[in-house]
Amino acid sequence: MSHTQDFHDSEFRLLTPAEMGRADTAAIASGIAGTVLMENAGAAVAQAIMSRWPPGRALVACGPGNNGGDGFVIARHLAASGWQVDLALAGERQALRGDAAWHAQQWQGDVSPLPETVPESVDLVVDALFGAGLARPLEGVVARFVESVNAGTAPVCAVDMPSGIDGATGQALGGLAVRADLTVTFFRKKPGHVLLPGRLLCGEVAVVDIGIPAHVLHGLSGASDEAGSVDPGNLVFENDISLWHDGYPWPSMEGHKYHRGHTVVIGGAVMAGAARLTATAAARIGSGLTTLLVSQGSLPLYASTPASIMLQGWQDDAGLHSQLRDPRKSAIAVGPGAGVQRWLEQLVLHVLSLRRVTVLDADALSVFEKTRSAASLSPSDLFRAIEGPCVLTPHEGEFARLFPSLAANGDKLSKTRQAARESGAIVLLKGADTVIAAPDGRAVINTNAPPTLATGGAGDVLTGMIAGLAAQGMPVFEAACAAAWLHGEVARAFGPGLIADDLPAGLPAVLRLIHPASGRQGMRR
Ligand SMILES: NC(=O)C1=CN([C@@H]2O[C@H](COP(=O)(O)OP(=O)(O)OC[C@H]3O[C@@H](n4cnc5c(N)ncnc54)[C@H](O)[C@@H]3O)[C@@H](O)[C@H]2O)[C@@H](O)CC1
Ligand SMILES: Nc1ncnc2c1ncn2[C@@H]1O[C@H](COP(=O)(O)OP(=O)(O)O)[C@@H](O)[C@H]1O
Ligand SMILES: [K+]
Repeated sequence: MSHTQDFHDSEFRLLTPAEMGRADTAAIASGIAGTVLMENAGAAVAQAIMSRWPPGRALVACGPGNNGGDGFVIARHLAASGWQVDLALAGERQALRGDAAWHAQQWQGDVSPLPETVPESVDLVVDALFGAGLARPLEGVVARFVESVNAGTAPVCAVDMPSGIDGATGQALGGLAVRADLTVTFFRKKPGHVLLPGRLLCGEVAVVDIGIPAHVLHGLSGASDEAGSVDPGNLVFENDISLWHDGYPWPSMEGHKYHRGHTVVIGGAVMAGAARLTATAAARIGSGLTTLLVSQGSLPLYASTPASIMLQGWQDDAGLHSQLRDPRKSAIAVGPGAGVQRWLEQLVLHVLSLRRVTVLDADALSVFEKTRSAASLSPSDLFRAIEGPCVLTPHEGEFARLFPSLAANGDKLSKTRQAARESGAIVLLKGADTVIAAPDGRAVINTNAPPTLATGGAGDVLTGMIAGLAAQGMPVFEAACAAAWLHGEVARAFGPGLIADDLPAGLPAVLRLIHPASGRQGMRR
C-alpha cells in the first residue's frame, strides 16, 4: 500500500463502475471481442449457479443493457445443461444493442415480457436486470418485479450487482434493490459489493475471470502521467493482510525495547476503563513501552492497570507537557475516556504541535464540535493544527460533529475521502464497513468485522492498536488498515460473548497466524 509498492493489480483492488467500464474497453482494445467477454461472463455465472443448485426451473430476468446480455448467455448455458429456463426481458428485444443484441440472437427459446410477480414454481431467479450501468432508481414493472423477488422464497443469483445497488457506493438507488443469495461479478469487486447495504444484499460474492488481462489495471484511475503511471492515491482496496504485511513491524533479533516504540495514552479523570483498554491494546500489539498518563488526582482510579503498563501522574499542564517532551515517545493516543472539556482542546493542540504520530478518538474529536459552546474551538482549528502524521477514528456520531457538511452524504467512501482531504489526517470511519482514507485519496474498506464488535470499549482498543503499530514505525495509513483488520479478525476468532477486554487478550493468537513464519501472506474468505 505504500507509494513505492505497486498494488494496481492486487486481487483486493476495487473498481468503480467507471473504472470497470474502462477495463472492458481496454480489454476489447487489446484484442478480446466484447461478445467473447460477455460469453465468458455468462458462462461463468451459469457455472457458479450449477455448482450451487441442482437443475430446476430458472427465471432469467434480463434488462435493456449489457447486464441483460449476460442473462441471454446464462439462459443458453443453463438450458443446455438441462434446466427449464424462462427468459423475461424488461423492454423490447429490438431495442437491445451491441453485444447484448448479438447474444440475444443466439438464444433459441422464448422471450416473454418481465412479469410483475415471480411465478410460484420458479426454483431460481437470475437477476440480470441492471449491473454497473444502473443510473436511476428502479421503477414501474421492474420495481414491482424486484419487490416480488424479495418477497418470494426462490433463491436469487445476481449478475454483477444486485439490481438497484449503485456499484460505486453500495447504496440502493431509490431505496429498492434485489436481495440476492449469490452475486457473481467480473474481474474485480466494486465498492458496492463491500459497502453497506450493498454487501448484505449481495449474499455470497464470487469474483470470476472473464479474460480481461491484469495489465489493464495500470491505466484505469485518475490522471495518468505521460509515462502512463497512475497516482496510487486514487486506488481503493478491500482490506487484506497482503496490503500491509510487508510493512508490519515484527520484532527483530537485533532490536531492543526502544526499537519497538513508546506509546503514550493520556487518560481522563472519570472513565478510567477506556484509556486502560487503549494502553493494553498498544502493549499487546507490540509497542516496546506503553505509558498511561493521568492526572495525579485520578491515579487511584487506575489502580488495576496491568503491571506491564507504566502508569504516571502529572500535577499540571507544565508537568504533562514535560512528560510528553521525550522524542522517543513515538505515538500519542488521546480521547478514550478523556472527558469533553476545554482543557482537552488545548491538550490536543499541544500534542499535535509535537508532530509525533497522534491518534485522536472519541472525546478528542467531539470536543471540537462547533456548536458545543461559543467559547470552544471548532473542527477547522483542529484541522489547522494537524501537520504531522495523524489518525482520526470517528464513529458516525463523532464524524458528524467534525464534518457536519459531509455527514448526510450516504456515500461512505467519498465522504471519508473528503474528510481526509479536509483534515489532512488519515480518517478511519468506523462501522461494519469501516473506511480508512488518506488525504491523497488512497482508501481501504474493511470487511471482516463481526457485529459483536458493537460493544463498549471496542473502539478504544482499536485506537490503541493503531497507536501501538505506528509507535513501532509502521506508516500510519498501513497501521490503521492493519489494526482494523486484526481487530475484526480477533473478534471473529473469539465468537459470541465478546467484550472489549477480550480483544487485546485475543491478539496473540491472530498474530501467530499471520506471522511470516506461518507462511500466510494473504487471505480470502
Ligand atoms: N461491456 C462489456 O464488455 C461487458 C459487460 N458486462 C455486463 O455489462 C453490464 C454493464 O452494462 P451496461 O453498461 O449496458 O449497463 P446495464 O446493463 O446495467 O444497464 C444500463 C442500461 O439501462 C438503462 N438504465 C439504467 N438505469 C435504469 C433504470 N433504473 N431503469 C431503466 N433503465 C435504466 C441505461 O440507460 C442503459 O441503457 C455489467 O454489469 C455486466 O453485467 C459483462 O458482459 C462483461 C463484459
Ligand atoms: N455492526 C457492526 N459490525 C462490525 N463492527 C462494528 C459494528 N458496529 C461497530 N463496530 C465496530 O466496533 C467498534 C466500536 O467503536 P466505538 O463506536 O468507538 O465504541 P467505543 O467508544 O465503545 O469503543 C469500531 O471498531 C466499529 O467499527
Ligand atoms: K444484476
